[in-house]
Amino acid sequence: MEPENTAKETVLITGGGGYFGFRLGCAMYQKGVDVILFDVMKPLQTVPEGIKFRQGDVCCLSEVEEALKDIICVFHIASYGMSGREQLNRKLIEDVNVKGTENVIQACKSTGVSSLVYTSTYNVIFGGQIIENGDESLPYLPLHLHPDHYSRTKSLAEMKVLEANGAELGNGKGVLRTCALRPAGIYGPGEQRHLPRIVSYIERGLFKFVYGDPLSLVEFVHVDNLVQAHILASEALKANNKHIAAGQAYFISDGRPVNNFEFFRPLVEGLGYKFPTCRLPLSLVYFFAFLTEIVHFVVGHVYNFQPLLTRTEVYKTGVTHYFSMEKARKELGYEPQQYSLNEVVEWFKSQGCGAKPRKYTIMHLVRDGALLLLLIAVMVSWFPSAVTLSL
Ligand SMILES: NC(=O)c1ccc[n+]([C@@H]2O[C@H](COP(=O)([O-])OP(=O)(O)OC[C@H]3O[C@@H](n4cnc5c(N)ncnc54)[C@H](O)[C@@H]3O)[C@@H](O)[C@H]2O)c1
Repeated sequence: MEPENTAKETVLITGGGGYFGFRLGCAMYQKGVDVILFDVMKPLQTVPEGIKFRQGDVCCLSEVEEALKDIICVFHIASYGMSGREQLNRKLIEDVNVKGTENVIQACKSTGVSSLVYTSTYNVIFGGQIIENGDESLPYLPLHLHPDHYSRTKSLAEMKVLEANGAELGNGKGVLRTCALRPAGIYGPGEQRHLPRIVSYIERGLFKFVYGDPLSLVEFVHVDNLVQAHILASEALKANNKHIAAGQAYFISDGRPVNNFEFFRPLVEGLGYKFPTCRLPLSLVYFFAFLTEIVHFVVGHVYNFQPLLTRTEVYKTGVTHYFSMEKARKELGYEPQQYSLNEVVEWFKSQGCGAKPRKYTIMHLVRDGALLLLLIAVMVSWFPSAVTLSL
């Protein structure tokens, strides 16, 4: 039997400057745990007194090893390339997500950290196929089928983390216990990845259509439900919980499948905008995203613009995929709380967002005309292939 550590615990959170990592750090600190946030970037918010911030890069093994001294548990959350133009920076995505994870595992072993909780993603399983109430017995999506580097590298990283479970610790302190949590899309007040982009599209008048089957279902997870799941997972790696989570992966969501666009309706309407009534076929929007990626590939090094949508974003939002929370409930004791988008709406309002009375100017006419022309051009190129495929 391994001895239980009775000293005050210190945990380290890679990516602790990011939205979720910071929130987790604050919650752990409230529970009386010493917390170190490890990140290349300083958090946007002020770091509360008592929590330490350590600037560092997971791509640099010596920096990770130095930071992990006297740590009991690592939450490895740092990642790169999840959304927007970042998705197209292949080299950095590989470096941070794969090399960075290898470094964290290596550093856990060499410094004697006994618990590692990895924040993975639904994408390790999902690649655009319909999944209804899937569970953890589903196989990984074959790596070559991932259309984006982020999902493929998160998958590789998760495999490496789970393979490392049971590895001997260098200093004879026992073995490393690891697990992976696979969250759905994260939301909550102050979220910086998806919501500001969505709100900027709404405010710039670009949210003119929805797409896909109105009955398609996806999932989201409130940041505080995800915090709860991570804390439970770290507990479930301990000896007093028979290391039940060791070597395991868990899907984590609010447990409420919902149509992607309907989920955002309270945000659109809460900010005083009209919800679009035009619905486009999924394959048309996918084709548009494909064209956008090609244009970005060609001109991206000269003009690194933010693509309106990428292919991954199209199927993540438009194709049904939701998972059972049963394993997380049973083994971790995870019970998602119910949240609404009201606090998100209030957060955006506090940032000055929301519909303001505006005149329809010549600039709006030019923009809407350009959007219409673009849509017609995409439809003209998409239509022959759509007809051929349906024959
Ligand atoms: N946001 C979502 O919807 C979502 C969904 C599923 C999974 N996830 C996963 O959840 C985790 C947290 O997501 P988030 O939305 O808080 O992202 P985030 O971008 O806010 O946080 C990631 C943090 O990692 C840091 N980072 C990047 N490269 C680093 C490096 N080389 N060394 C150290 N730190 C580095 C960034 O500076 C950032 O602060 C990520 O692992 C992500 O893959 C997110």
